[in-house]
Amino acid sequence: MMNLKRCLRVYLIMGSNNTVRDPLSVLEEALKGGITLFQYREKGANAKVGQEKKELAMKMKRLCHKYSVPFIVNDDVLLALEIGADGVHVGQDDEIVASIKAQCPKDFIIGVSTTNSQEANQAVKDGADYIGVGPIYATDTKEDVKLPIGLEGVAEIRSTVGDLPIVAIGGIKTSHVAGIIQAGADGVSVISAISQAKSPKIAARQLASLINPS
Ligand SMILES: Cc1ncsc1CCOP(=O)(O)O
Ligand SMILES: C=C1C=NC(C(F)(F)F)=NC1=N
Ligand SMILES: [Mg+2]
Repeated sequence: MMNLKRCLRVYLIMGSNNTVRDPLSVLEEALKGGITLFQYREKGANAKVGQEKKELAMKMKRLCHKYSVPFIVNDDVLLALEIGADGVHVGQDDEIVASIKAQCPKDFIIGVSTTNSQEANQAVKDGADYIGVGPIYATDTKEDVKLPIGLEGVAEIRSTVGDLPIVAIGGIKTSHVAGIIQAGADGVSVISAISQAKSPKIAARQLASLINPS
């Protein structure tokens, strides 16, 4: 089993509607820049569905594996299983961890979105491999986003979940990284900071340079 805390350092999340460019070229640039984990999150306006979504997912997975980066699918457990993804990320109102575990290989990575200590505690009990914590700052990338929890929210959840791998998410830019790691996260997850950067490669490299491989 790879070291999940190291993988969570620079975690890009992207779907086809998070960039006006070809998502595969953005992803390849980000991989060259040093992202350590990738999540395919096809959601919101103009999101792909069915065969088109599956084909893009397979191409993204192949690209991630070319750079030895694990490939995670958001929400869609069936798609993740179908294409042999390395894991899945689910929210509070998606499929529960127990039922995912029953369907997936034993080293399958299962991530859960959390916003507070109660949800984080439940994720630990359910056997999540990591939790996303946020939104840390305001963001307009996700429609139904909750109120920002700030660095205090990260610190509080870290004190609740002990050693569980934690990645912070929500409105994160390069200048935020040091404070977020200091507050107790193992890494940062971003959508727009990389997918909408002039150079996704440079954006990824900058984020990676700020988080030392523990
Ligand atoms: C998926 C998600 N979950 C909480 S905030 C968010 C969006 C993060 O996007 P960005 O990094 O552009 O703020
Ligand atoms: C809503 C989300 C919250 N957190 C994460 C991650 F960063 F992967 F933990 N991914 C999501 N899709
Ligand atoms: Mg979800």
